[in-house]
Amino acid sequence: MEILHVSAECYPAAKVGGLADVVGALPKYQFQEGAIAKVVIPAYRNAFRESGKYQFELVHQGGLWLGHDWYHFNIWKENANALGFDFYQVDIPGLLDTPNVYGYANDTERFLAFQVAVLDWLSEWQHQPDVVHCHDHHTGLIPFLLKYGRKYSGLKDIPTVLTIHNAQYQGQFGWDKLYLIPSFDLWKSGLLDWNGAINPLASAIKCAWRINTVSPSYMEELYHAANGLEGLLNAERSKARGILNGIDDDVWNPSTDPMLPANYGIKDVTKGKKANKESICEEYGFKKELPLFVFIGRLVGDKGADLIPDAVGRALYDHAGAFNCLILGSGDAHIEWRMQQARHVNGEHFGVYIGYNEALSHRLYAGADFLLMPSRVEPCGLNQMYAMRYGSIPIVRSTGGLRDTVTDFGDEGGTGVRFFQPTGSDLHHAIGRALELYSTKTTFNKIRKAGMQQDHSWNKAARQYMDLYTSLT
Ligand SMILES: Nc1ncnc2c1ncn2[C@@H]1O[C@H](COP(=O)(O)OP(=O)(O)O[C@H]2O[C@H](CO)[C@@H](O)[C@H](O)[C@H]2O)[C@@H](O)[C@H]1O
Repeated sequence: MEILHVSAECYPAAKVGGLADVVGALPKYQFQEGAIAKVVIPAYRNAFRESGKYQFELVHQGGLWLGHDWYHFNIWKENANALGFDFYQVDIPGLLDTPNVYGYANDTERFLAFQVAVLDWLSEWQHQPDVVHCHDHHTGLIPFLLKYGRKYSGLKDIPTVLTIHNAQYQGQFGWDKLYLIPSFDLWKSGLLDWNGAINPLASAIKCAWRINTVSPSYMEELYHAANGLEGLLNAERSKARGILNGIDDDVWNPSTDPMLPANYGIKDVTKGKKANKESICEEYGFKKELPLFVFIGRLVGDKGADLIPDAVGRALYDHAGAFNCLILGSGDAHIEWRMQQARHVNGEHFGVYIGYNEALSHRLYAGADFLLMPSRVEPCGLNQMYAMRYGSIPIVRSTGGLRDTVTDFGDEGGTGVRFFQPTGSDLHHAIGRALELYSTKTTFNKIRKAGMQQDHSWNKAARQYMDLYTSLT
């Protein structure tokens, strides 16, 4: 079985969020299941490419029209199997050679060109892969183009799978840009359309042979709330399923993680976490004996980040400064500003790091006592699984993948603190419960260890994906 994953991100080559973690891990585990898994992403000009640590070999050269503009492209293959699978990058000078993954005015054109280059390259293969696996809207036009693109008619029988990592983002653009899409049978235009716009995510939901979300609960939720795609998802129910993400043990393991000041396992968790916490407290001027709460992620409404400043501020007031809180993230300018304000008001109990810092994130999973995840929407969520693996107790709003992975400590075998409404008062109440838990050391240690023992390895999910592909070939 040969699978080609097409994505905008893949750890460690390009990471903005959880999409990269999944695309950088799943293929390794599929390889262990006996499959040949290949990954192709754009060749951004970022630290990965510029580091000189990885050797690339040119495997294909081509050119493509994007409307009236002609672009030359190269496909590079990493030639030492450094990522644990065959890894390819599409280099399109003038479009994809950017330092960041997203956030450019021409993102539509950039990812359209990426998809066309991947398909042009695929047309030149001596053989065909068994499955093309697309991730999120940046690759959402591929299932349509494989079926109906005139120049790809030789590829139309390749099964396609779409994984929806987040249905909030759909990549819509106006019909005035239709001329950018390679020629296809115009009678099929409806398969690109949703609500009067070209919608790559909707198109992939219509055209992919199978679709899946990254947790079973999120799949159910999308039938009722999918940022406008509810009706479509209900219509396509028969080909949809939820497969829970795993975590990559090679990267996320406190006993081997090279980014930690002190490594530890379940046996020496108390000592190990203390050392990690102390290093963070020293850096941020926190009192070491207080419990440490952290938030790691995009500072956006979907993650409930806007609820944190008030809820934490109120809890600090109610509990007379009985804990510290550190925020790592960036995103919405207003939420960033409110976090800075909270630091100003709460002085030595509230720290903020605005930006992206992979090493700090690892240190926080290791040094924290609690991880805050008050998400309004959470398709799977990896942070809560990393937190449990590192012995930090997740405080989660019960939604999507958070509901599938974290049980409340009040229930038998519980591993976290759960609350139900995405409101400041529910979060404030949950922080209060966490502080109470922290004060009863034996229960706290029991819950911490229960979290560390959870099996969130990729093996199960990798097998479920293999079953999904097998049903198509
Ligand atoms: N400022 C920062 N510095 C360092 N590291 C940072 C960071 N901000 C975020 N991260 C890291 O990015 C990843 C975030 O992953 P998530 O799965 O929680 O969210 P995301 O919304 O990106 O992913 C989407 O796709 C994934 C994968 O399917 C789903 O789990 C999720 O629910 C869905 O929203 C984690 O590895 C986290 O440590």
